[in-house]
Amino acid sequence: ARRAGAAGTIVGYDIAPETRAVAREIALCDQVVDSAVDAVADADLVILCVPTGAMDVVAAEIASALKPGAILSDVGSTKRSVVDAVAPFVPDGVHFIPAHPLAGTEHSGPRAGFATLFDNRWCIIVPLPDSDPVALDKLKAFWQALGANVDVMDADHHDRVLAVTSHTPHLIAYTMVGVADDLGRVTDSEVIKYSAAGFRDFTRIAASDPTMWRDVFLNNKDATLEILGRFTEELFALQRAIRMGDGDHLHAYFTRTRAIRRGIIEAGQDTDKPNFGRGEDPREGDAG
Ligand SMILES: NC(=O)c1ccc[n+]([C@@H]2O[C@H](COP(=O)([O-])OP(=O)(O)OC[C@H]3O[C@@H](n4cnc5c(N)ncnc54)[C@H](O)[C@@H]3O)[C@@H](O)[C@H]2O)c1
Ligand SMILES: O=C(O)C(=O)C[C@]1(C(=O)O)C=C[C@@H](O)C=C1
Repeated sequence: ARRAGAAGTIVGYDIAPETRAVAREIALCDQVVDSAVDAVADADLVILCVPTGAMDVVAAEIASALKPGAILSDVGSTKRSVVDAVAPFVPDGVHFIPAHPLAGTEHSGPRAGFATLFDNRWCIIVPLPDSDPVALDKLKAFWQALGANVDVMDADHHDRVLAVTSHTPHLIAYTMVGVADDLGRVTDSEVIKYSAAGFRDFTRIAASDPTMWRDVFLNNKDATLEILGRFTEELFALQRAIRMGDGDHLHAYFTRTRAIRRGIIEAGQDTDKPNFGRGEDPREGDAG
C-alpha cells in the first residue's frame, strides 16, 4: 500500500505485543497502535488480517469505533464463514466487503510481508447482495493499486473454488509430510538431500501456519470434505491401477493432467515466478 501510495496513513494493530514490536522495528506501518479500536478510529478502509477463526472477535471489538462511510474488508482464506462471522457486527453506514488475495507464502508474521506479494496475483472480492457499488469500486481500485488482478464472486462459489485450488492441496501436503515423518525418514539427511522437487514443495507447503490452516479447514468444512471425497476415489482408482499393473490407466491419467498444466501455462496464468509463493522474502537480503 505504501509502494502504491494507496493510503494516506497506514495504521496497524496485532493482539500480540511481540508482533507489534517487530512491526514497529521494521516500520511496517506508519503507526502501530496498542488497541484495535485505536487502529480503526477515523480509518476510511479497515482490513482484517487475522485467522478466519478470530474474525468474529475482532469485528465485535471494532464495531462501535468504525467511522460512518468506512469500508470494512478482510483477507481471510475462507469467505462464507467470514461473512457470517463479521456481518452481524457491522454498523449501518459502514460498507462491509470481504476479499481474499490469492497470494502468500508458508511464512507468517510482519517480517513475511513484501511489497511485490500481490503483483499479478488474483484478489477475489466478495460483495454482499446490498454492497454499495461505489465502495466496491474503491476496494477494487485499492487491490489493483497493490498490483493485483481483481475478480468478483459470491462467498459459496469462492469457497468451492478454493477448496480445489488451495485448501485440499494443503491438506494433501500436510498428510504427505506426516506420512514421511511417521516412517521416521523426513529428518533423515539423506532423504532431504535426495528428495525430489515434488516432496520439497510438499514440505514447504506443510510448513504453513498451523493456526491459519486449522481455521481454514474448520471454516470451509463442506467444500473441503466434498473435494477430499473425490480425491480419495481417484486415489483408490490409481492405487488399484498400480496393483493391477494397469499402465494404460496410469498413462491416460497422467496425459490428462499434463494437458491441464500446459493449458495453464499457455493461457499465461502461471504465476509461479521467483518470489511468488516460493517462500522467499526479498527483504531477507535487503541491507535496508
Ligand atoms: N499466509 C497466506 O498464504 C495467506 C494468503 C491469503 C490469505 N491469508 C489469510 O490472511 C489472514 C492472516 O494470515 P497471515 O498469513 O497474515 O497470518 P499471520 O499469522 O502472519 O497474521 C495473523 C495475525 O493475527 C493476529 N491475531 C490473532 N487474533 C487476533 C485478534 N483477536 N486481534 C488482533 N490480532 C489477532 C496474530 O497475532 C497474527 O499476528 C488469515 O485469515 C489467512 O487465512 C493468508
Ligand atoms: O504458496 C503458498 O504458500 C500458498 O499456499 C498461498 C495460498 C495458496 O494456496 O495459493 C495459501 C492460502 C491463501 O488463502 C492464498 C494463497
